[in-house]
Amino acid sequence: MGAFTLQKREDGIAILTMDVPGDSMNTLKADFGDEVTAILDEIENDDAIRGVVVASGKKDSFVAGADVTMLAACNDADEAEELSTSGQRLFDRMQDMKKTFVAAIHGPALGGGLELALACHYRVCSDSPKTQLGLPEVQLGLLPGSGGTQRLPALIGIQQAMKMMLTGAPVRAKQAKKYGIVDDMVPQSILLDVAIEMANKKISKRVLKKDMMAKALENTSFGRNILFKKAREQTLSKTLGNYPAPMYIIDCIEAGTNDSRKGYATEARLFGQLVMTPESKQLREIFFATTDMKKESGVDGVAAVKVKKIGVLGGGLMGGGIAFVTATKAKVPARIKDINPNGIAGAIRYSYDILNKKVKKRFMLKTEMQKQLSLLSGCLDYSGYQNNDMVIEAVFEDVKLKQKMVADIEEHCNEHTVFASNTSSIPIAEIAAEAKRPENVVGLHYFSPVDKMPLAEVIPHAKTSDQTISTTVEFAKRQGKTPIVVKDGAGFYVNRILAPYVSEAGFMAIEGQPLDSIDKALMKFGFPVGPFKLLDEVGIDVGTKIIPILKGQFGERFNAPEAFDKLLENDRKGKKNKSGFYDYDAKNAGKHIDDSVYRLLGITPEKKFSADTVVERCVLMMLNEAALCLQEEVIRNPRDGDIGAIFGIGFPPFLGGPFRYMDTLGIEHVVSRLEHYAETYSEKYQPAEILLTMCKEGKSFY
Ligand SMILES: C[C@H](O)CC(=O)SCCNC(=O)CCNC(=O)[C@H](O)C(C)(C)COP(=O)(O)OP(=O)(O)OC[C@H]1O[C@@H](n2cnc3c(N)ncnc32)[C@H](O)[C@@H]1OP(=O)(O)O
Repeated sequence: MGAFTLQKREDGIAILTMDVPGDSMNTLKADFGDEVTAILDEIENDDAIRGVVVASGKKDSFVAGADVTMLAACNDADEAEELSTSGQRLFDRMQDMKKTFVAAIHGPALGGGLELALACHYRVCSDSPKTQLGLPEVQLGLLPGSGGTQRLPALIGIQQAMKMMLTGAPVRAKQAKKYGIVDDMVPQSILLDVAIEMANKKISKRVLKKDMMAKALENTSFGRNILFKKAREQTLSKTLGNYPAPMYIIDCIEAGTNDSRKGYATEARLFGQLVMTPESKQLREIFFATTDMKKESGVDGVAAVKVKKIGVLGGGLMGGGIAFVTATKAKVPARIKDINPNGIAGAIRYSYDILNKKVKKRFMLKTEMQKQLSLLSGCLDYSGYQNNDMVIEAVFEDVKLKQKMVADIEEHCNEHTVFASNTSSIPIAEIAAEAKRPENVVGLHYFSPVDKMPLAEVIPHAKTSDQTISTTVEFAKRQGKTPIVVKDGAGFYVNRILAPYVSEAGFMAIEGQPLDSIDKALMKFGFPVGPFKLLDEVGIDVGTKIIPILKGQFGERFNAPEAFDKLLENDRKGKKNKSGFYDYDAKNAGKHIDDSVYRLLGITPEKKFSADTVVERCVLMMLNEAALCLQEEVIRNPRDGDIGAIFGIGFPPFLGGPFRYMDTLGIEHVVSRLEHYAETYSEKYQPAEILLTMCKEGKSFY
């Protein structure tokens, strides 16, 4: 059975439906070429057909792009280039035909899916929240290879198109209409009828409406030169040369501005090259890993209880963030309890501020904002708590206080209510120590800022029930998170691998290495911020609080520089009190190191180590700790360890995570460098047993 059917109607309009058999979502595969060519021949040769509506036979999706698994089968760049060229040819043929093609889009139209729609003469989409249009190829280390780099700028202007392609972020129906990607947006119930009506129209030449500023920049070669130069500068300052795809996207757009044939040829050639890069291969692996994780329940075969209502204890930054993702992503009511009315107001304000920005940008209707905000409420006692299916606590990091919260929830809620603690440092078994129903207690560790960071750690203690685990995993997914289940213990997984890396940066600073040179080296390596900037952002007090807990459980390996105590004695908490490693008073707040920190720590800064040594010392500490976590079954497998590090810390995605990175380096190399540092510098570099065994047996993690 084929993936395409053509239904010819009496009125001269044919409906071309794509429905890939056996797949839950349509993707474009190389072996569709002959089938599509035959259908296009049929359309072209049938004089009765005047117009064609391209639609999807899947319930809630249009086309999710080229089949990413197909790319792995390419042997070289030429083969991948040919994939792109043949896709371009088919889409060109549609566009050049003298019959009107209309795409009727409901659900995701991404990558090659949007490129298919762009090759149509008109596009109409449903106003459903499920509808999203975008060219996310950059997130896979690729570029749109079926004409997207040429057609989208021609349709909506270079600047907006470039922004979409460089970020890869999709737009919703309302934005798509606003930017001119679609010609109309209608309720799903009349989508097909409107598309048929459009297919009855003659093909008209589109006139792009641009404001004065856009015209000045895009309509002259002088203006475009400035635009591309600036785009390259900004891109390079973000990627630091680690990702080739964004620069190639700019090259393609530029190549096509004067000569579209050159643009398409450049697109195919660079697409072919990108498919073969190690960066794209690693980013594609992340896609496969996260897709697999969406299907996992936390405990095989154990169904989750559907959470319909939750309580949030504590209206601080974390509580506010948790309430936000609950109301806006999971669409579940959240009742925030705080001891202070200002805490509740602050938490609700957190959501209001984010949503109001969307309304102001006209990405969201005010009524939708009101609907989401109405899911949030607050209380100073436990009123309205009795029917909560889950309560997530985000109160102060104090074990006694958290135990009291467990007791309160056992008193005021149901027998089945899950108590999830957002602690970042206290073992869950301690929080559950006095619980009457310890099987309901679990850790659910979010990362700050909750609305942006995609990871959640789900931490069962020894007595947590399987149902509590799967209910928590399921709910975290509904909140838009990618959860990993990790073993209880100091630091869980993410903070445990982060701490020795940050401490090592601290030791290098004490040895005299300038702080900004350490931050810069690790950013060039691919981390989003350096360790000192990170401490300033999360709060030096918060970031260092976990050290004694980790040291208590794992010993000297978790030593941090003693001089750091002086920072806290000096009330340096970081950005929040404008006093940390960086200078927050100066004009460029947070851009430069506050030199007084060197005096405080008794350091004379001088460059002692190369950037490579800085990176190697810090990153090896993280890699070795990740290996220890696998050895001790803190994480279930290398995949969870990679996703946890990338989504929780920002470990460079193009390296695939700590385990894939160790595979790339070679386990033997990792062991030999760890041993080198263990001999010349410190015992703490002693390689994990698992690495030594793997080295002997010539194994890799994947
Ligand atoms: C030449 C071109 O320019 C190159 C390209 O098009 S590259 C591809 C660009 N497209 C993308 O990056 C989109 C990737 N897909 C997604 O982001 C998400 O799947 C989505 C937002 C479309 C849907 O998310 P969600 O509803 O959570 O469904 P999700 O579980 O991810 O996917 C459903 C199924 O479709 C598959 N799928 C989705 N997009 C796919 C793709 N591009 N390739 C292969 N499989 C894909 C998933 O693997 C999953 O398969 P399964 O049912 O066998 O597990």
